[in-house]
Amino acid sequence: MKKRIAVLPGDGIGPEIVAGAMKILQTIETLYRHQFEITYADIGGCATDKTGTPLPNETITICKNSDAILLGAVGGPKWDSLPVEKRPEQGLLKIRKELNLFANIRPTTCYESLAASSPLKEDIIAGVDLIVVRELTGGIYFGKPSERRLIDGKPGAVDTLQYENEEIERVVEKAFEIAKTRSKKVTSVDKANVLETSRVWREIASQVAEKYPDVILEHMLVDNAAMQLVRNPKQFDVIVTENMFGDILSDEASVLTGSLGMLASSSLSAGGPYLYEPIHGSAPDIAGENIANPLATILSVSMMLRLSFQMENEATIIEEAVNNVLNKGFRTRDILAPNCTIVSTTEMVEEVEKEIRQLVKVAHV
Ligand SMILES: NC(=O)c1ccc[n+]([C@@H]2O[C@H](COP(=O)([O-])OP(=O)(O)OC[C@H]3O[C@@H](n4cnc5c(N)ncnc54)[C@H](O)[C@@H]3O)[C@@H](O)[C@H]2O)c1
Ligand SMILES: CC(C)[C@H](C(=O)O)[C@@H](O)C(=O)O
Ligand SMILES: [Mg+2]
Repeated sequence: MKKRIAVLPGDGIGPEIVAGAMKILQTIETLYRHQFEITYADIGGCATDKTGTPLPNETITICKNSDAILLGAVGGPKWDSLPVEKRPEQGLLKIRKELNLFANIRPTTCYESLAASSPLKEDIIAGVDLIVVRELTGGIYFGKPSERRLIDGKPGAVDTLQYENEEIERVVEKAFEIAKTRSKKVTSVDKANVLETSRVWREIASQVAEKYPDVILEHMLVDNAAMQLVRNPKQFDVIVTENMFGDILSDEASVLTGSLGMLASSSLSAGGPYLYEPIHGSAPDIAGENIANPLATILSVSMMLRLSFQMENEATIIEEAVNNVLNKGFRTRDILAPNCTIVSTTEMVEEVEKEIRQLVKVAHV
């Protein structure tokens, strides 16, 4: 059966890395005789330029009518001083909300061959395998009021951090479900020593834990968690946390993998469609140079095949191909190491593609 995929390249390096990931998807389509029906749509600054809004209605409709969505990245200095509703980031927040994508899964695996590429010591990060489950449709990103205003007659601003109990419960449950299939440990990260929302978060996490007696729950304050992530990351299995803490901690966690350019993600709702995207941004500093690392986006495609289409073999082949290419020493600039072969974005994609063809050939012999 045809799988309908909405593809939203976005801004900056978005189109470059998405083009690479689409090449990999097409290779899988041909080798495994699948049928993917691809519809491209605009999001972010490019959408604002064309239509005056970062998330046109047409894009929402295309996404809602698809089985899965692949997104590149949005944003850039060109749009930074626009009124808030025209900012590229608003397009991303709105599509997450429209599709009710409340759980953002950000796996952080240290590839053995990249352990030396991280600024962190090899023995600290080798073997790291953790998942950040980030709440994605609530918290301070969405609370109202969020505005500039006079405070005691003086100019200032306000943002609102709020959570309904159910919003906390469903994402914590998702984290426990994931932990059940892994090392059976959930670390719930909050700021319960200061914030009321965090105290409620902690209570709900403890209640959810009662339903999962074989999974250990620990609570950790976010400042400590940020420190523990670089001091001893192997203590973590599944980290579950609110929207903004998850945003910050997952960028930090990406350094454990060697580079921000390695981290894929899936954003899940109760019934789909799910959205897949690298966790990094549009990297305006390197956009258009064909040097961005496409692996996070390629690995997001792998997550899509596994989670949305139950194509486990195809997903694993992509992951193995990425691993082999790294083992052979092919590197974009963000994951450089001594004696490696520096490749461009398109060359990295070609290497992964070659490796996939080789792996499939061997599997069929
Ligand atoms: N999901 C998204 O679309 C998303 C995520 C984060 C930031 N942004 C937006 O992106 C813009 C730039 O933000 P930023 O610079 O803070 O974050 P960024 O993630 O775009 O870049 C941070 C640093 O990492 C590097 N980098 C990121 N992805 C890379 C890749 N694939 N390969 C090699 N290097 C890579 C960049 O060159 C930069 O030095 C902003 O407008 C921001 O709002 C979008
Ligand atoms: C661009 C921005 C709105 C976004 C976020 O904060 O969620 C990004 O940093 C991410 O991690 O996807
Ligand atoms: Mg982020």
